[in-house]
Amino acid sequence: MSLLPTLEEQIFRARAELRMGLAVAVDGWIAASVETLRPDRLAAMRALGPAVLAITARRAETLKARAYDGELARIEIPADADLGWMRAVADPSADMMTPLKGPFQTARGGDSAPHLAAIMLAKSARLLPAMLMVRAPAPDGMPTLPARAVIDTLAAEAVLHPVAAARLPLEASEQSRLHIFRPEDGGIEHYAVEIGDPSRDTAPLVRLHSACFTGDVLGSLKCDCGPQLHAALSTMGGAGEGVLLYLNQEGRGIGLANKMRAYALQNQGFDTVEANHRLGFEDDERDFRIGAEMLREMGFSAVRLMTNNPRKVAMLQSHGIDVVERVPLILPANRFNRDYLATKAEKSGHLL
Ligand SMILES: Nc1nc2c(ncn2[C@@H]2O[C@H](COP(=O)(O)OP(=O)(O)OP(=O)(O)O)[C@@H](O)[C@H]2O)c(=O)[nH]1
Ligand SMILES: [Zn+2]
Repeated sequence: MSLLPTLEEQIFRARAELRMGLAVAVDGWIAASVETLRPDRLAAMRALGPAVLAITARRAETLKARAYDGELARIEIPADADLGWMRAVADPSADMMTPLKGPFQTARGGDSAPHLAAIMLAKSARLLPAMLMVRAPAPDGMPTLPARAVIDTLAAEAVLHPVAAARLPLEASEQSRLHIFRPEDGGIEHYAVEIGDPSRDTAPLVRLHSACFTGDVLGSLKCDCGPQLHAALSTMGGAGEGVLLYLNQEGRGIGLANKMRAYALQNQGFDTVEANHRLGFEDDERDFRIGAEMLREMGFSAVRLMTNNPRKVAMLQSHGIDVVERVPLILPANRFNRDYLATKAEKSGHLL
C-alpha cells in the first residue's frame, strides 16, 4: 500500500481542512467554508476567478432565493460583497435583526455536482452548509477531488470497526460492558453499552440513543434526552439485559455548535424543525445505518427497539435488523420541553 492517501482518505482529509479554514479543490472549483474562511484567504480566492456561494435549498427558501439545483442553490456574489455579507447569507442568527439583503440572484444550468459535493463536505464537517466556490483549477500541490466520488463516498454507509471493550459497572447494572466502535473515515467514535449477556438468538431490548451533551451531561430541561437515556439504562438493568447504542450524532447530526445556533433561533420563536431549516439543514441529518452496523457487528439480527421515532424503526428494518417490537420510551414533559415534544409529534411523526 502506498504511503500517499487514497481518494477516499483525501476526501476525509478535506473535511478536516475545511474546519481549519483551508480551501479544497473539487472538479475545477476551489471551495471553502464560509464559516471558517478568513479575510486573507477570501481575498486570495476571489483573485482566482468568478465566485458563487453554494447553499442548501432549505437555506435558500428562507432567503427567498430560487434553487434551480434540487437540494442546493448557487447564489451570485455581488462585486462589493465582503465576508460579512457571505456570513449573513450562511448564518441565520441575524436574519430577524437585519432583514435580508436580497433579492438574491441564483445560477441556473451547468454542472452543480462540485457544489453539492462541497455542501456535503461542509455538513459532514458539522459546519454551516454554505461554501464559497471559485471557478479555478487547483493550485500546484492541491489534490483535485472528483465531485461524484465525493458525493458517493459521503453518502455511503460508514465502515466501523470495534476497537476496545471493557467491563464497566453502572448504577443501572453492575454487569455492563462498554464497546467502542471507530469509523474508518476518521470521524467520531460511537459506543455500545451491553448490559448482562443478551443471547444473540433472541431479540434483546435495544435503545438507539443520539448524543445530546446538553441533555445527557448537563441535565438540560429543553429536551427529553437525559431522562430517556437513564430510563433506558435502568429498564435494561431491571430486565437484566439489553444494549444501548450511543451514537455521536449530536443535535440530530448537525453538531453541537449548530444545535446551539438552532437553540438561539428557537429563542427567537422558531420551533425545532424550523430552526434546522433556517440554518440550511434537514429536520434530521442522522444516519441510523451506523446503529444497524454496530448491532450486526455485535452479532444481533433482531431487536425490541425502545423508541418513539418510527424513522429509527424503518431505518434499522431496511438495513438488516429485524425490529420485532417497538417499546415506547415516553418521559414526563416539563414546561421547557413541552413545545419541543409537541413539535416532534406534529412534524417528525413521533408517537406520543
Ligand atoms: N437540531 C436539534 N437537535 C436537537 C434539538 N433538541 C434535541 N436535539 C437532538 O436530538 C437528538 C434526540 O435524539 P433521540 O432521543 O435519540 O431521538 P428521537 O428522534 O427523539 O427519538 P426517540 O427518543 O428514540 O423517540 C439528540 O441528538 C439531541 O442532541 C433541537 O432543538 N435541535
Ligand atoms: Zn437532548
